[in-house]
Amino acid sequence: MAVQLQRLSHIALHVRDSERLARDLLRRFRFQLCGTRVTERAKQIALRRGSAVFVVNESRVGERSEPGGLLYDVVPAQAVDSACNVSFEVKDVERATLRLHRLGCQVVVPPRPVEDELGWVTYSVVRSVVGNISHTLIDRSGYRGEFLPGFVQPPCPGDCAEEREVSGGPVAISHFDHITYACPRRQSVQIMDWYRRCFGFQRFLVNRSEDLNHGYVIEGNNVGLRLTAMEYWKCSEVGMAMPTNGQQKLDCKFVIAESLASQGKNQIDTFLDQHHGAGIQHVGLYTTDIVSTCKFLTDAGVQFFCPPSAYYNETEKWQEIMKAGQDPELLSQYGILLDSDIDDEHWKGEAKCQGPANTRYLMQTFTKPIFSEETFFLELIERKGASGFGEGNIRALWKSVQICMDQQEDKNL
Ligand SMILES: O=C(O)C(=O)Cc1ccc(O)cc1
Repeated sequence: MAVQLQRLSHIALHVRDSERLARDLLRRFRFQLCGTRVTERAKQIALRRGSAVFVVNESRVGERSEPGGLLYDVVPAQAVDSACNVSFEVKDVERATLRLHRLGCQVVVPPRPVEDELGWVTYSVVRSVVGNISHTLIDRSGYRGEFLPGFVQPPCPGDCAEEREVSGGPVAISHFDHITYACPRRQSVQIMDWYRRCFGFQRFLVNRSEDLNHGYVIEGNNVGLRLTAMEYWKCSEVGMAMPTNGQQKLDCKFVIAESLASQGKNQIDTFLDQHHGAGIQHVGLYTTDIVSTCKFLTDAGVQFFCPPSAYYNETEKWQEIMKAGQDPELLSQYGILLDSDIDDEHWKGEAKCQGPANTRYLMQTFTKPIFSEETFFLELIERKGASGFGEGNIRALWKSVQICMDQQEDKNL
């Protein structure tokens, strides 16, 4: 039987310069410091926005997880900066780890306790089948502190002068919406199967036109992408308020992206090349107000991909944005993409189409890679009833990346 997860705890990023990245997340992305841990051999900085927590890890390559080394994580083999750990809270770490071991998972850190004056936790680390990704399992039911034992809380969390300055403003990021893996061709099925067996993840259809056997395939005009998505349903527990079917969804979805052989240079293959293998390509941060969040982050120096101007100039797209009740000028100012999820009948303007109230759509914008390689980036996403991903937005993103790569190549000539 698969392991039961309680919730997503955090995503760990392993980098060569933790202070620079933590500064970016604080000052540019408006995250708040929630704890730091510094030893002779490791630096760890935890940052939070809503329930989205990043832990920025720095340690000497090759150091294992042992006294003075990293806590709650292992050091990836490659020296390249990477988002490579997704941590889950579970109820019973020993049982969960044993179960995963029996299912054939590699356990890299067996269950171990950590405590400080605010309580205790138990954690273990297992390897995923995807590239350098590992999963930490944590039971923090015995801990009262802001983050995890070993991390020193800032003197006045969320209330220091600098903290107030950097965390204020309308940056309405509430949680991780999704985590997207980039993987080599023809591996999606095997990855999906591993997450189903180990964690009970279930297939989630990205788009109404998706084929159950082949995933959501977007092909043509320089795009060749296969997406397969999965989500986790947590079984109900006695005494917990749950929907009547007794299951509750983990907020975060997992998306597996692979490129198709027929297409040329692209975002996935560039990632695999520069990251030296499969891994987390991007994380979607959910916002309840993408325009103001994007404005704030842009003013703070975050660089976003700009869709080609033709995107907003197309009459159909313009009308689609207007029908959703959004302002095309404003969206184009910030490079925000919009995709509606409505059936054709509806879209043809038949009687059923009543404007914004009937339109399910989502808006997205993508940052440029936040490491020095063309690898990991962040996304802002605001959903208005649409739960999947839109083809139009993905095509526009790929085109923007392509334009950027071409400009870079021209500069290098
Ligand atoms: O749209 C999203 O956020 C996705 O996660 C889909 C996706 C996957 C891979 C890409 O290179 C671009 C888009």
